[in-house]
Amino acid sequence: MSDTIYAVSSGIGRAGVAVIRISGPQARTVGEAMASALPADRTIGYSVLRDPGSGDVLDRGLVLWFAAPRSFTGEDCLEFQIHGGRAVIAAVLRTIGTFPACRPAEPGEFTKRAYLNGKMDLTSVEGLADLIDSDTELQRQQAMRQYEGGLARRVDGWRLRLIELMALVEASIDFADEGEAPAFQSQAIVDELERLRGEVRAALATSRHGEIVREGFVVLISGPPNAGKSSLLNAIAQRDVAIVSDIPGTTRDLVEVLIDLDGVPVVLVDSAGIRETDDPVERIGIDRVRRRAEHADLVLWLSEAKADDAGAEAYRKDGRPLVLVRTKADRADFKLDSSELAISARTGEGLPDLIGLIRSSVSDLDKHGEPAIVTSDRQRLVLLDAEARLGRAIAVAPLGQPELLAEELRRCALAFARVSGKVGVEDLLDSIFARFCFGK
Ligand SMILES: Nc1nc2c(ncn2[C@@H]2O[C@H](COP(=O)(O)OP(=O)(O)OP(=O)(O)O)[C@@H](O)[C@H]2O)c(=O)[nH]1
Repeated sequence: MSDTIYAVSSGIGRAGVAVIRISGPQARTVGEAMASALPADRTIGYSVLRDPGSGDVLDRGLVLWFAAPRSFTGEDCLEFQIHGGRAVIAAVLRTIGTFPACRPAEPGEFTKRAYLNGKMDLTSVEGLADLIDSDTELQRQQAMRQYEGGLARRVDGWRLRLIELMALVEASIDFADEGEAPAFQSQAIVDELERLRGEVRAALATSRHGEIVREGFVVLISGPPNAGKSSLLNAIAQRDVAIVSDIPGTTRDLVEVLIDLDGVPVVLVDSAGIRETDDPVERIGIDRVRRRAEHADLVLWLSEAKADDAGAEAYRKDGRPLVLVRTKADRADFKLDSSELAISARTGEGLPDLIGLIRSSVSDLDKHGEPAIVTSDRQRLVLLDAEARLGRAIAVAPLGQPELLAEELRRCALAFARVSGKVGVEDLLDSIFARFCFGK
């Protein structure tokens, strides 16, 4: 970390104000050379910014100075808030780049330095990445809780309780040398370990909900060709709900739209019509639908008539939540069984009912009432490991072998430490920080 890094932190493109961040050992030199004076630590100054080589005035703006270690990265940090014109930004960046050992930051590099300098633990890094990526209100709330240490605090509490148990057990090893009876009661240790395991399991139970808030509740729109699938997608996207974005990277045959239903992101997937076919291209599309269906939280099977519902059976066999929807309810010859849900993409009939049904499917998944505290796959896997290790410690505790038990407890504590990234996460760091944009 001997390089000084710099980047535009306020996003790409023309804007009123641009924020340029500089972090590392050269930050002070850059500030003193380019601004007329460096403001006092943790204060703001207003200054002309110059190219120290030519003396040219580049812009006028605010200079913020944070001396190490009281900064976001824990290093000396300088911020210029300048006019957000492209040429202004380019000139200031070019000038910073002429200082020795100064180079543009990689995506996520400021945050990585904050983590490596002990300013943030890994769960708040993940929360911060989610916060920057958040599109809906629930995503923002969940990310903010994680950023502020929602899981980290809980895991630290568990780790401290384990360390108390370890102290008891280790003390008994020392006393045993002196010929005294063990100082701990294995039943009390088992009880406490069981309580811990129960709390870990309760936290893990929230992970599915956490994932849905992060990734979206996936609704696959399926059915025979011409059933009106694309028309439904368009109708929902225009009505009653806010469209967040078109998800990029989708293929012609799977069109995905992210909508915001009361703060919950819902991914609507419009798919190729399902039918038996010899056409190899159409087959590829249908295979894609089937694969996407494996991740669907709800399948809407659209058809004009009961006779076209055979294809829905495959989803039912798979145990996917499935709803049959009759389409084109506006047609003169339309007939409906009383139990069926009917819609018309053309007139909007039945759409509020359908949206209500999606809403209640989403809230069915949120049965705990507790907001998710496990929000990434990494956190889930590490906690599953901790839970398994607690199970081993519970099995070992009654054997009356304090050395063995102490070793199991130590492993449990290590598993908890991995959640916050205190140990053993080096292999994961690149993938975690690569998620960030430039300048963060
Ligand atoms: N009358 C009526 N016609 C509709 C309605 N919805 C769709 N259609 C018509 O049905 C035809 C097929 O609609 P699409 O939405 O393209 O159907 P699809 O299921 O996406 O079709 P594929 O992509 O071929 O699988 C079009 O001609 C639509 O105009 C409706 O609510 N009422």
